[in-house]
Amino acid sequence: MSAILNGGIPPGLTARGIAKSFARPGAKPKVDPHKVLHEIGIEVGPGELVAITGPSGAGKSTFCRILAGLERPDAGTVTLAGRDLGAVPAGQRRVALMFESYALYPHLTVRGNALSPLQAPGGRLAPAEAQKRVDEVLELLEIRHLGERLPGALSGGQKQRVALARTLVQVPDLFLLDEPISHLDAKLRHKLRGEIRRRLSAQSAPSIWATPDGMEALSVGDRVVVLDQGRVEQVGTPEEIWQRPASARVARLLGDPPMNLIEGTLMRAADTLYVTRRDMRLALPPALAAAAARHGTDSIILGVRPDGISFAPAGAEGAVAAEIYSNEPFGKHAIVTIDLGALLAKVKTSMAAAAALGADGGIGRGVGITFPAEGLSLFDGATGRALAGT
Ligand SMILES: Nc1ncnc2c1ncn2[C@@H]1O[C@H](COP(=O)(O)OP(=O)(O)OP(=O)(O)O)[C@@H](O)[C@H]1O
Repeated sequence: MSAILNGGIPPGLTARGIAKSFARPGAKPKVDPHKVLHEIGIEVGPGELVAITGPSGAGKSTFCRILAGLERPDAGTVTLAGRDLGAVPAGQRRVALMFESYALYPHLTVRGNALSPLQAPGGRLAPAEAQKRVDEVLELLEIRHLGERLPGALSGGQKQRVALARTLVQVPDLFLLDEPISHLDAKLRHKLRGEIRRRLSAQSAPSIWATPDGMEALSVGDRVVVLDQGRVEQVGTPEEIWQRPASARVARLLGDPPMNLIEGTLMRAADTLYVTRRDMRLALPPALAAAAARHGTDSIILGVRPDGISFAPAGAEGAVAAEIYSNEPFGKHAIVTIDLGALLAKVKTSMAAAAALGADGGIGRGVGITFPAEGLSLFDGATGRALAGT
């Protein structure tokens, strides 16, 4: 049976060509407006969780507000569960939106806030069923013991969990979570990422989770949309985005620490293609060399993940010379920052390897580094786009 319902409108969420500009401060509304969304399109299937990530100001919240009906797009269409939402006001969209600002009712207790959407017109449930659902969600978010408190007597992280509870109790056509766990401590964030994901995935509504934290997006999303400066940079599964970032911008957002991006020039000597930068000369593995040769540009950005770089003795054959800039132990691994000559790069290594760099972390000492034969990325130096075939 076709999944298309209602005269061609697909189930789930479909947004097409969403554009939005804002007037610049102090300027007349129609004079050189600031375009914050450039014809964005996404599809989220029933029961699918799509994470939207991008740096601050990328347009994530504006996009969420448009989907929720709180902001009007300049262009584009949104359809949800077989309905065109163009003329549907926010209150009738059946969207469970978790505001970044929480927007709690100050005169209602934690329990009252969590219950409120179930008591609103259209959200009614039998009182016992509503209470049961609220209890379950308050328990999940570890705030059941705060049920009788007013929002004014809560910490920022507790308020965020109340806002989350108010969203998760609903049975909407779309869940929209804008930075839902950003103000929680690391342990709770870790626990709730999995728990909320489980809960959302068990429902038939599509879900969107917006976060500036690229790793959070990879861990919660069935698919991930990377937004930058109001444009979709990449859409893919977490694995695709991690393994083949479409651009240096995407690579910069992912990883802890993110991929090192080393600007260099391609140079051919005999049968080997090298990436060169100052004194650095790195022979490219054959598959990358072939892709780089096909691309036909000399200006290149070499991407290497921090855990792909290894240390070698200074001056060792084939090693690139670097100087140790800092050495931070984190208990189970260490992050060593190296100076490649007006460029700092991060190396994620074992505590033992970091300790072997010398007393005081070896800071200021010259070392050699080697790059992995696999797992390197190449981006065009001018556009930042990944080279085809890399
Ligand atoms: N009402 C508004 N008037 C003018 N400019 C706005 C308005 N709302 C958002 N902007 C601008 O639009 C751009 C995108 O903002 P938005 O809040 O959507 O980004 P974001 O990706 O959600 O960022 P963050 O992760 O910091 O929340 C920013 O440059 C912001 O200053």
